[in-house]
Amino acid sequence: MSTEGNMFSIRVPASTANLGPGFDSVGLALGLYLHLDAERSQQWEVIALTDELKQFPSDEQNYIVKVAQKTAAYYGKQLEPHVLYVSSDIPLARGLGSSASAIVAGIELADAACGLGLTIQEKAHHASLIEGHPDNAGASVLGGLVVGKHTEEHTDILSFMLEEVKVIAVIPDYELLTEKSRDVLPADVTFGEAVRASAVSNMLVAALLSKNWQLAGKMMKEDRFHQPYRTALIPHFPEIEKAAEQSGAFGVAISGAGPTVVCFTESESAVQVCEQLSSAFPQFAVKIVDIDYQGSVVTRHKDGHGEERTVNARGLAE
Ligand SMILES: Nc1ncnc2c1ncn2[C@@H]1O[C@H](COP(=O)(O)OP(=O)(O)O)[C@@H](O)[C@H]1O
Ligand SMILES: N[C@@H](CCOP(=O)(O)O)C(=O)O
Repeated sequence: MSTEGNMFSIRVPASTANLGPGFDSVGLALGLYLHLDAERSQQWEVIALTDELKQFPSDEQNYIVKVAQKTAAYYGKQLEPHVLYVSSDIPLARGLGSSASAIVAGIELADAACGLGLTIQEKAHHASLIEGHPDNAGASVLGGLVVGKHTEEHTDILSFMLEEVKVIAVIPDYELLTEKSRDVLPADVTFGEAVRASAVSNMLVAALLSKNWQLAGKMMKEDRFHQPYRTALIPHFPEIEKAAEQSGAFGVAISGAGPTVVCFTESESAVQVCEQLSSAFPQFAVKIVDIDYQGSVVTRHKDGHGEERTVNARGLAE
């Protein structure tokens, strides 16, 4: 692609949501990325550079374009047509936040092309409104370990470093749509159950922020919000959980709505846990995935003469 004209590039990280009990609130940005290059044009065209993305519309019906147009319209702006070159190494519908990455890419596109000047909180709010919850959306915007609370009116979100920890993703080769995986959850829980479940979630966050890894792993296991219900759809979860714990992982959780399972280790045991899981589960892709601390990154190419880079990262020092 040429570097002439008013062009920009957008990079958005994947994410793993919930980390066990942090349902619809806790997320972690991961070093797998959706990349988008945009260039002004006479009409909309979306060129998928990754095979998995070729199934999506190549015109204005593309989800990224629709999100971008909706965001621009919210601010009373008209988004001019662009050619978008899109690639991604985030597998679709595996619980690694591909939909949130597409949403955040659309919001960044509107922001950059229309000069909206959105704040990080505004981006996180719009993304959470469209995704319905702030865990993946917040992680894709801010990077790092995010803790969020979202309503139609407002999104509160904070991002933290999660140092000394490695993430191993065990990724099945089949899709599980988030919508389907949310259908198995109860519509209501009792007051007592809500109190117990949120205490587990609170302890997870406290344990992660105080680097008490064993306690964090214990809380992942004690989730009462979603994993007990979703195990029916993700039957490999208990087996992977057991094998990962035996190999030295301190915590194991269903990634987002599944079917990926994420295992958390201290840095020095990551390779060993990854190798043992790879040989125990050859039917899955098993890999160590970095934690992303930059969030979405926009690089504006000024007529081929230099670049201006905007990084959203708001990692708070521990
Ligand atoms: N780059 C993309 N372009 C268009 N639509 C996308 C893109 N990435 C994801 N989606 C949409 O999001 C769906 C997957 O979202 P979801 O079920 O929430 O799973 P996850 O977000 O965990 O990957 C895809 O089936 C597709 O409809
Ligand atoms: N909190 C949501 C997270 C969904 O994440 P995804 O990566 O599967 O889209 C849920 O658990 O439903």
